[in-house]
Amino acid sequence: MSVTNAQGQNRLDQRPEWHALGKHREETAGTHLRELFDADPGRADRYTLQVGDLHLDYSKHLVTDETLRLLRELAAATGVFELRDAMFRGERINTTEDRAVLHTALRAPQSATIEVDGHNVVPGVHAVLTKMGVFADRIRSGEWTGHTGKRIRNVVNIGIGGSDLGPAMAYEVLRAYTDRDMTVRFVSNVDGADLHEAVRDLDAAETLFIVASKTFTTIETITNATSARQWLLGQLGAGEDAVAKHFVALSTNAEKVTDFGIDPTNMFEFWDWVGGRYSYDSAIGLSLMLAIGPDAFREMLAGFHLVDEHFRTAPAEQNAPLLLGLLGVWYGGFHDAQSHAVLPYSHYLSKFTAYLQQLDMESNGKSVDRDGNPVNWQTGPVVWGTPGTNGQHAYYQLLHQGTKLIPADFIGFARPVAELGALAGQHDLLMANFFAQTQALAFGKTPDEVRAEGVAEELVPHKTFRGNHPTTTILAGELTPSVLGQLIALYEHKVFVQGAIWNIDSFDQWGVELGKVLAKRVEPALTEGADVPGLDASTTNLVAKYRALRGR
Ligand SMILES: O=P(O)(O)OC[C@H]1O[C@H](O)[C@H](O)[C@@H](O)[C@@H]1O
Repeated sequence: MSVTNAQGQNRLDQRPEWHALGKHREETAGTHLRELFDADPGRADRYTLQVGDLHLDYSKHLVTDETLRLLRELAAATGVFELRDAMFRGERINTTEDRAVLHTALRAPQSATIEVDGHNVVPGVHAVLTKMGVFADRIRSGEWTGHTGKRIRNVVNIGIGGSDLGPAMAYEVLRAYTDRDMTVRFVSNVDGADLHEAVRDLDAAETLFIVASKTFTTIETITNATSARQWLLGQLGAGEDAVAKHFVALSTNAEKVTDFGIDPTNMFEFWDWVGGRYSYDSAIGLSLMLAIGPDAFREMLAGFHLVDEHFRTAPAEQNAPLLLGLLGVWYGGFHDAQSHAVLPYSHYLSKFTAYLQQLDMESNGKSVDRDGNPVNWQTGPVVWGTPGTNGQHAYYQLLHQGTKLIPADFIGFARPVAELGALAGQHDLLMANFFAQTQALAFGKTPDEVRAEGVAEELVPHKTFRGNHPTTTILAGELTPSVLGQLIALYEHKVFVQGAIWNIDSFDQWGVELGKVLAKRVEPALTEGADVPGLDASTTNLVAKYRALRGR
């Protein structure tokens, strides 16, 4: 059922389901989690979900059964399930770019049939996976050697955005699954310092560069790749023929790869129905496969697929991505929450939230709906966070006693990775903080409880914790390749759910184009002092200041 306005446009805020949630919000305003838990002893048991290895406890959210029912009704009314099924079928749901959205095909079993324009894409996916595996085995065994005959010991991935954040994150997450005899680094920033620090201590003869770029036109990546090629040839004192043994490409654009000077046989392809921020389980993950090996990479893909199938088939009441998506809609739409924190209690997940920033904010940082009309409801939140316990010593003060409502996901693991040996003994202390923080955020400490501690009356307000801060706890047995895949798919589909409800295209990213165009325009003013028409007065002044400081 599509609710449309006088102009025949699908307006979320005109839906009866939206209004019902607004009314429910008014009726339940001020309810405290303390009351909800006191009134419902079974709450902590009921408000849990198990998806693969992921145990979700969502009891510490500002919801009741009625809230969840109304949210599920909104999902059904806004066509979330129909759009989900269309995505899995390969329909072109990325409407502004007229593309399918099929990152789920990257981890589909070989037996699956998923068609784009009548063509089953699954064989191609597995052909690339096989090619990646053969290459990875050749590099890891030493069979593939560089121009001087030395084996490859260093891998440098050159990419940015979705061609960097995913592999860089996953490499950190799975360090314990890597062969520790290979150095893997990631270069993304066009600031020369990034490439400089990545290669300054490397032997070029033992170094492989992976140029990762879906379009193979991204200026930062092409600039860095060109500089890396110059560095390599300079270090080796070799000609262009040395490139072939030290450069491979990950892209959808064979023509541009060839133009750059990389042999297309050294290109690992992917397709336009894979969004950049949804691509690290495609060829873009080659650096990760070189580090952890093809088998572990496939275990990770299986973890993705497990959650794909869960999202595709689980009923609404047990559907974890749907639940997480709906909770975000509830807080953004009816609690004026502006951000969402993801706080992993795992050092290995140090880059996890940075990855989620692109996944979520580039997908749902939109203000125009699918009909091309400005929205007047909140869409994507600011996503932020860093591993615990470090965040506790940085910004948890604001979480506990600030003025903002910031829903948070806490992610933790029962078992530390085996490699830690004696250091595994610290794990219980880490997890004690993990559990304590969501408890403190939910239930706080009342003024009377503070007084009972003998606190001077004038300090009682300062030492009171109002609580009622909502959190999801995600607990898994251990951080394995499969569990990483499960976590990523969970968040991918959460983002999907929210975009579907907000009626926005989560899979384009027109908002990144203007800055690129303006940078290209202003650059001549920096380098040659060219008079760039149309520069605003502030930029004109700043450019002049820059040139003066550079002594130009
Ligand atoms: O992989 P590439 O084509 O080089 O694109 C790299 C990144 O840049 C673009 O500007 C988009 O914002 C990202 O979605 C993309 O991941």
